Amino acid sequence: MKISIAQGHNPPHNINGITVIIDVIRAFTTSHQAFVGGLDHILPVATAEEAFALREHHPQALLAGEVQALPIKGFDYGNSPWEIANSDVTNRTMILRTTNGVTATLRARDSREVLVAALINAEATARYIQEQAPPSVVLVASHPTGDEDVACAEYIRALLGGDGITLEQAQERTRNAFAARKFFDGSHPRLRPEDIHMASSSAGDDGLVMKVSFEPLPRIDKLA
Ligand SMILES: O=C(O)[C@H](CS(=O)(=O)O)OP(=O)(O)O
Ligand SMILES: [Mg+2]
Repeated sequence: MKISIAQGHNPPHNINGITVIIDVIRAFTTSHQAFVGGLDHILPVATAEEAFALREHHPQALLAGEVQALPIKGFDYGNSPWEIANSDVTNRTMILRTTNGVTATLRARDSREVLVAALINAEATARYIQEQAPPSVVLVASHPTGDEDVACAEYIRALLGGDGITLEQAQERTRNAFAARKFFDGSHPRLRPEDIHMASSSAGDDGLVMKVSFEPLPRIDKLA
């Protein structure tokens, strides 16, 4: 199994392999928390305008996400795992807009299979990849310059038997990441330290694998 790490919003072609889009702060930590809370599925979109337009067709859908990390006016939630953990999303659909993880996911079509991951479900994701035994795995750290997603990629690579780091090292790099700072400086009431606590946590064996499909619309489902 060839394992490579890429970074940014434009995943490389991986037509015969599994591509994992990683977003620790916070998109796929938020997504995982939603599935833990009973969410049915996620519809990722590129812009807030697309989210509002899609809700016309899915009037019961919840809108979640951010622009420049801040909640979007008219959305139900920010891109906040803490807000989701403190809400009832049972059996709902979530339309999600975020800067890095969602953007990269929407551009990852040239792969046999696309997964989304964060530290919270790194072990479950690695276990699934080992079971599928693809010829190649591309781990995409979606933040173009941040360290948190690269650390998660290096941890998953280690879990797959390659070079990498420990969970504790990945957790430390997440807490110390540049993107984490704004959650501790009181810059905005809805940028809470709890989000980073959740982003640097691991569900271990209880993690959920999150898989992307693209037809008829991009959507993220948890694997049973
Ligand atoms: O909402 C977030 O935390 C981030 C924006 S930033 O990297 O913190 O500025 O968006 P995401 O797409 O979840 O990386
Ligand atoms: Mg991020």
